[in-house]
Amino acid sequence: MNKEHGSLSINSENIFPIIKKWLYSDHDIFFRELISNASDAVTKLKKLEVMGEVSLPDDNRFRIDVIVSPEDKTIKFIDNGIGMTEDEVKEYINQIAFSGAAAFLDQYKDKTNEEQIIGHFGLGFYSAFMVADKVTIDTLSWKDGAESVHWESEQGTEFEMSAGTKTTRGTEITLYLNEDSYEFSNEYRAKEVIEKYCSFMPVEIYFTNANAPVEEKTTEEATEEAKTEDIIDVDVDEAGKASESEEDEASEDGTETEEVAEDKGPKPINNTHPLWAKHPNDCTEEEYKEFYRHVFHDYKEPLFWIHLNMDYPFNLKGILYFPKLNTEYDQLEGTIKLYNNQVFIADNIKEVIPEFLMLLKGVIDCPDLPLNVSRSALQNDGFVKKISDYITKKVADKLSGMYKVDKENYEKYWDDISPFIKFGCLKDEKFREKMKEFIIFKNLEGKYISIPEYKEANQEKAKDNVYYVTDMQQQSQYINLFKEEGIDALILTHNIDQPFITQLEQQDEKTHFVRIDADFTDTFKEEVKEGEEADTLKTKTDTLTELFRKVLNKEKLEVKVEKLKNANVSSMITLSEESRRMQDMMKMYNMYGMDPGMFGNSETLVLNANNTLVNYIFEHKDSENVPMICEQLYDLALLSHKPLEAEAMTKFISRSNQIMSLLTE
Ligand SMILES: Nc1ncnc2c1ncn2[C@@H]1O[C@H](COP(=O)(O)OP(=O)(O)OP(=O)(O)O)[C@@H](O)[C@H]1O
Repeated sequence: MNKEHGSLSINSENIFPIIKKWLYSDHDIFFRELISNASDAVTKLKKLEVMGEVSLPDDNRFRIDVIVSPEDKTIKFIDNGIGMTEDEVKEYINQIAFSGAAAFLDQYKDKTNEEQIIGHFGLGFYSAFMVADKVTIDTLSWKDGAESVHWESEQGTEFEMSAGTKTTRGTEITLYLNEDSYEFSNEYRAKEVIEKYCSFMPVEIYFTNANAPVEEKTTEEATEEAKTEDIIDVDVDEAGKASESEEDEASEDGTETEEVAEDKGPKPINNTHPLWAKHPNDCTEEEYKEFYRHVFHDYKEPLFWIHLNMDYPFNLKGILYFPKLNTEYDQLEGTIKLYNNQVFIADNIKEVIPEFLMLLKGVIDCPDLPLNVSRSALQNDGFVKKISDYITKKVADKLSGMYKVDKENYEKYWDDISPFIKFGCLKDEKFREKMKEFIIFKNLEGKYISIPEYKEANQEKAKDNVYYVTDMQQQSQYINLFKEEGIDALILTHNIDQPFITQLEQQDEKTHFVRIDADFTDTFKEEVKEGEEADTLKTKTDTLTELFRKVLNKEKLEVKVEKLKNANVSSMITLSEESRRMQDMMKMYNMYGMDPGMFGNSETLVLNANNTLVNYIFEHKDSENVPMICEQLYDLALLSHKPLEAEAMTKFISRSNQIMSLLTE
């Protein structure tokens, strides 16, 4: 061919700043783009073979080689796929790749960050110029009689084409890295990026560092190699390093191929058959666990998993794992990795994956996903919505199925999976509808029950109230009282529980969640007869209210005197459910500057008229020690409900010592 020189309709002054802006954070994606192109070139040839268009030699074995040279600062991408003829280079590279990149950049140059397309798909071959000053292509088409072509371009604006020297079918792309991008020719950096994007690509990828010192072989290794020589075809590439390709392409699914590679010669750095692509019936428990460890580097075993496998009406495969929670930090943080035909796109794409599912760990491969559209377009895409609904449905089906047929495990996992389920109910109405009958709660005996079950068992004493505990230790006094009275309570210790119960109340107005320390219902009290008894109680209340307010120097303290059945209880604090929830909300939203009192006086000091100490105070209100007893009673009541603040604690301890000294007198 004649040497050809041309100019690409791209103005470097415009395009580079745009590319830089676009790819600034992850310009490593050129690895993915060039390896994807290589993989596509192989897939195309495989298709031609299946169609009978091309007959490949028996020893043909598809592969992609990535060769870095830290000394030359180059990276080569070599495939033995379809290759390109001169005309094809003109069409696909000079026109399509370049105009494609220009159109793409033009479309997105004014967009804000939110408008980014997922994983910057669409730049393709052109992304090489992000990191390289000069790019060359050497290619030989599969077609009979094709001649090899050499193409090169500096800066991506002008190109030169001439006859090439490549003698084997396929394409070799060489990047001469620019000064800012030398890091990518470093073996570890390059491998890291390839592993990130290409771990599961469908064609074997072999990685070589052209400058790695040649290891001295032991006699044993040399003998072993000699034995296998008859099946290894040695192909010397231009970097001067021998790369080996095993002869026998064992089977289309590559199972045997991988075994061959494992036993002899270098191994591919990717797994061409990710577990999600297999049929669930063919996967073992150990394989699921191993895949989880490998992909998420989490050495805690997952609780269980869901294998998504759908061909119609869209193609979607994936595995979602329910991780064991790290209760120590109480953090819910998952990762859903999105793939497109085994090529990694990005983590946690919220436009495709329902937000609550991001608490899980998993992989989803959806080849039909439109990727070269903006994120907001994706969000409004009906097809994407269907995908997201499908995933939600599958998760809900798995969980409800487990409840129905394997309740024992469902209960065993409940503490770990319930924050996820509750979050899902809060975020997704459809999920809530599907899950609402399968929400359970741990009760005071440590059994798991549903709200209807709780209500049925406690109807008589609790009425419409559902009592709950948020802190078993702090609320133990109240728990004891409830147990004595035979009233059950549910244990709700997670942050998600407050918004969750609020939602349940909104769904059913006959259910009121009341924390165990909110109030004493009539069940705990003796009946007070109208007349003399009621009058005495009123007098006691007035006297004691005045006394406690004065002693404690709390003008607005609410005091109630009740005839509690348990005479041992002297004083307790109750905390109105409503104002406590408001206060909790303020804390949650960091509204510290606001006055908690604005939601009403939430704390009430309850004194037990049946308790001897309380009666002693009433009868000896002017006695010398009474103020001290009042203070102590108040602190004890507080203590059984929340930790004392520093100053109060100091006073409490010194007063306790004083009281004990009095006992010795
Ligand atoms: N290694 C290769 N072997 C054969 N053809 C190639 C190779 N790399 C690129 N091409 C050709 O160049 C074209 C343009 O590549 P480019 O990566 O810019 O876009 P694309 O792959 O079509 O789309 P995108 O990368 O945006 O998904 C490809 O469609 C393909 O025909």
